[in-house]
Amino acid sequence: MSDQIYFFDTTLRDGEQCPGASMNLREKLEVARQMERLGMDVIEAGFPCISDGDFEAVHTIAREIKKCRIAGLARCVKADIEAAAKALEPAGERARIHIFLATSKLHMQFKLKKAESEILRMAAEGVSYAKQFVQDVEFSPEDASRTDLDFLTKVVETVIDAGATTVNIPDTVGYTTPDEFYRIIRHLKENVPNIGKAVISVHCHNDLGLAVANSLAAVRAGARQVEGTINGIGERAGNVALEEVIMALRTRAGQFGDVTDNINTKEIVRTSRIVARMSGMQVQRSKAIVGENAFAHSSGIHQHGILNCRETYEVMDPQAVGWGATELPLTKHSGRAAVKSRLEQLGHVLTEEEVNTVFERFKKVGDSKKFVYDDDLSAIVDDSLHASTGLWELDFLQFVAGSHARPTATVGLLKEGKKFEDSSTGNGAVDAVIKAIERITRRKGTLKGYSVNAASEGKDALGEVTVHVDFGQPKPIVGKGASTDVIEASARAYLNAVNRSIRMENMPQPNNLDAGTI
Ligand SMILES: CC(=O)SCCNC(=O)CCNC(=O)[C@H](O)C(C)(C)COP(=O)(O)OP(=O)(O)OC[C@H]1O[C@@H](n2cnc3c(N)ncnc32)[C@H](O)[C@@H]1OP(=O)(O)O
Ligand SMILES: CC(C)C(=O)C(=O)O
Ligand SMILES: [Mg+2]
Repeated sequence: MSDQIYFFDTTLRDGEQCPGASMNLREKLEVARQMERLGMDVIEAGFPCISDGDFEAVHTIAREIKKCRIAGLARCVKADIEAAAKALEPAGERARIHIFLATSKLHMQFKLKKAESEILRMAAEGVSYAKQFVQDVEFSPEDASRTDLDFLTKVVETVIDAGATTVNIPDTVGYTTPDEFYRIIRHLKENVPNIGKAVISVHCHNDLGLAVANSLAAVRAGARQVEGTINGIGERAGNVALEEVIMALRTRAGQFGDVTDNINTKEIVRTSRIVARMSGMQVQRSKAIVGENAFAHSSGIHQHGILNCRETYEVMDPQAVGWGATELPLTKHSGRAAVKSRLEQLGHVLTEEEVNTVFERFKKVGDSKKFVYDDDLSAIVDDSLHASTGLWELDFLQFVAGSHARPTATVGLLKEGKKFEDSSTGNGAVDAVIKAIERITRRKGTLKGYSVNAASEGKDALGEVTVHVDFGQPKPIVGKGASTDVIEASARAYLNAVNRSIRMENMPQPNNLDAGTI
């Protein structure tokens, strides 16, 4: 028989304790609605005694959310428990009061200033009092992982006797390690006589980056509820990121016995986005499962592997957690396989030789910017293939321009393996470049139109220049050129027009020896 793992989301309580993450009623309700769609078992909606706003949020969520249990936090203080009970009233049978009391020596001595006997009494009284309002009571011995194990064992037995139906073992300051936490949970399972009457839960913080590993170790040891937040937001370094625990249990099921859960994993990414938007806590790109790069591969060797078989570099299907298809962003690290595949997707049917030509330009563009977008690639195809079938190719370009300098350009062109070079001044840098090209190619045209567009996004975007040039043919010739530098894009566009004009007229090619053959 399979064992059910319950997920308890505390994004709206512990998550909200993250500095700057406070949410208003509308924001909390939107998160709660999404948690319901995600299939969360328990939503801790807040700590009702702390403010009118939190009371109202718990009360509203208890009324509006129908499929999840709704929890409210309370200290071992009558007023806290009464506030939680009142706020949770609309949830009826689905209401859970979550009581906590610190049990480590450090907390008992310096924070609560209470002896062990008083702590045992307060814990038992708190749980019994909560039981007068609801059946479902969870108890957390705060700082459990730093609590003397014999005392922790006694506390757990006491609160279960008092009626706690879930006993949550928090690693409040993210101090424990997987082996140690496994031993703590096993110890409780084996040494608390009435442990069978309660679900063991764990609540791990991430101060040492071990929250997921510790939660998984606890599941292996027999914990059946995992508490955490979406995106891992929470006090200090945050709570365990539930999406990571959920997907680890699903992906490595064999490691954890026959466990099941109620989560609709396809809602994970949407939930992450909503939590990020509502809390204002952005998700880092490389974060597991929900980061923008979690299923993106940019290096050629990985892209080649993925194109042959996705599993070569992915342990999960991105669609299983709500992303679209795997992404293969093109960067300078990409190889031919990925570039060729993207060219085909974009509808460019090219020969191997043409792909090689495009690939060479692609690498150059990749060196000058972070991403080579689809538009960049199409612009490269237009530009480099026209160049490869035309007569003239741009070799180099230098120009001087400025408010006190006469715009001057020196252009180097290639034709059939020979190098040509000439210079010109002009009304502006583009004009000087065009004039230098005309001097080399001996083709004079009249510029009828000139436009420049950002062919891709970002400040390192490829500029695409389009020119309309009248060479005295029946209609003006259109030329296009792309580069991260607009003057270079202009030179490429003008040359593209020159080559088209030459092809169109089928003119004899100019023998341009006095234009500066090198
Ligand atoms: C590990 C966790 O995440 S615990 C939850 C943390 N969350 C919060 O603190 C929520 C926001 N908190 C608040 O708004 C306030 O701290 C309140 C309303 C809870 C309490 O405010 P105040 O009464 O002004 O107390 P203050 O915050 O200064 O100190 C906490 C008091 O609670 C006591 N206390 C702490 N935990 C418990 C507990 N589990 N049971 C009983 N008393 C407790 C402390 O000993 C201290 O008591 P004292 O005032 O008699 O010294
Ligand atoms: C209230 C408890 C469960 C808590 O958040 C913690 O100990 O980290
Ligand atoms: Mg916590």
